[in-house]
Amino acid sequence: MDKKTTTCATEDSNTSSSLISDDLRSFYATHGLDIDRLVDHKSQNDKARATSDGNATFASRFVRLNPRFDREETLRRLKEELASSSDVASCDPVPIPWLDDKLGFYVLPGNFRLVQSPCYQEGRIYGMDVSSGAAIGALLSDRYDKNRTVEANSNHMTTRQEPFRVLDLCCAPGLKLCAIADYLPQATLQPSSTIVVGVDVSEHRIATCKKILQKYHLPIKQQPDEATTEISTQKQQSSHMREQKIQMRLYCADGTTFDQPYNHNQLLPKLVFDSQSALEETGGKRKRMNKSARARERKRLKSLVTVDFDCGGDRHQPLPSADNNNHQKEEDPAVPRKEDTSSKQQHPWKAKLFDRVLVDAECSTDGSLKHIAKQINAAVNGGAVAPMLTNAAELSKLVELQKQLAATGFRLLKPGGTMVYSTCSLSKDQNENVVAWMLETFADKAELIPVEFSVGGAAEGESGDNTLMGPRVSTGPLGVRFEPCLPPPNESGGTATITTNYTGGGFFLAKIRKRK
Ligand SMILES: C[S@@+](CC[C@H](N)C(=O)[O-])C[C@H]1O[C@@H](n2cnc3c(N)ncnc32)[C@H](O)[C@@H]1O
Repeated sequence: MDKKTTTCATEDSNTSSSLISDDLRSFYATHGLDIDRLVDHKSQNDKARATSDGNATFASRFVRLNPRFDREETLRRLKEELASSSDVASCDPVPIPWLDDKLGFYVLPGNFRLVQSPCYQEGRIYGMDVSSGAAIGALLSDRYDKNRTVEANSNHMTTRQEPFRVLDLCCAPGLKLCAIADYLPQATLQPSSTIVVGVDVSEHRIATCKKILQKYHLPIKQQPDEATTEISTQKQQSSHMREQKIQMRLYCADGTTFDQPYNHNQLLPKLVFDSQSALEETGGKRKRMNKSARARERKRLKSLVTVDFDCGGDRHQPLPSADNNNHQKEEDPAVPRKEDTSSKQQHPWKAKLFDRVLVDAECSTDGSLKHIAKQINAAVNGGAVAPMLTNAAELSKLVELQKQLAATGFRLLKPGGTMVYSTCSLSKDQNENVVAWMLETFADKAELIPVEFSVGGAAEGESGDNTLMGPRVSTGPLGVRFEPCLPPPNESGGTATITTNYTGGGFFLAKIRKRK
């Protein structure tokens, strides 16, 4: 690939724009994103933020409401925050019309300062791109299925005895995991009890994930000052909705091997959080644990691993590596494996299967405006912009990881279950090609479920149907693309307002079902 770079003439963005190679520039151009404008946009906004200049345009700021707080109250407080800000115009948060209202997504002016917002600090709102909401909608509801013929199988769900199991295989820092837990009680599925399992290979990211669950009071823990939450109101209104219990567990583990059978030589994945255990330990209150409480928690977690792994019904099988199951140890390759002829090897521990699996895979993040901006910042300090995209060896390693994650996710699905594969990359290699590989590799079992998102049910391709408060969506034969989009140049004057066009990052998602 030609690594020639050209220099952009814009004074503010000169340094950063000149770091962008031509191949990267044309990559973005094919997705309708003018990378030089993005660089401009970013430097303009950095300047505007620093000087509180209201003349900048900003990509939309999407937020998702925490359903454990009263929705009206959160909206009222948000409106107050907008009214008292000097940077943004006084306005109402606007709901996203093409996404299930129960997902709780709203758009705010792009320069709304999220981290400084009291609503955000209190855990009333999450900062989350609307395309991520689409991934959760596709995962847990059939309302976006293009060929949907029947209502969700809620009857079946409400009568089934076993819990509904959802896996998020690359879960950290946990925004989609929280959205899964928040949406499930309100989604069309309505199972009576639910287990949500999050897995991530990164120890520090899974630690962040645990903190995020705590910040947002998950799982379902009503705030003492909120007598009526959205969920409880809905429960009262809808008599057929049964009490929902959600258990959440987090594992620090490699998602590419999470499905493998574990015998006594291997260690089961490390369970780092169990909601039930956390509630018992803290009595439902958020509090810092002392050393002995942490030791008790570790012990409890160790015994709990069996809830997600079983040994073919043989409850007496010892856990793999009985001495210390909670520490991942590398096997020393120099030490020969002991031959095991005992029953342990005949009944290895296996991960239980799931009804829904989300594989929000590690990717080159080239579709995320925030990540591009971060990269440009890093590039100014001597880094490289999108090295994963422009380095063939790194890209193919990454694609291999994505395939392994997608394949593991698929193997962990129950027959009849569905998975969503998603990335925030625009590259075909990491999206459509991975999906095509999945369909080929699991040809006898995998089928693609076409999904679509549109406003007011307008047909795909009709002008206006997919631009109003909606992303530029393109539904291809192998998935849905949310193309990145910036606000029109020099649109605003004075304080920033909500732009009626979606402005945000790129995203890809595909829904795959495992045939029965
Ligand atoms: C795109 S991020 C996930 C974002 C997350 N779903 C959310 O909404 O907050 C990808 C994640 O994959 C994790 N990851 C990378 N390789 C992995 C592997 N082999 N197994 C499990 N997780 C992995 C990374 O640590 C990273 O947290």
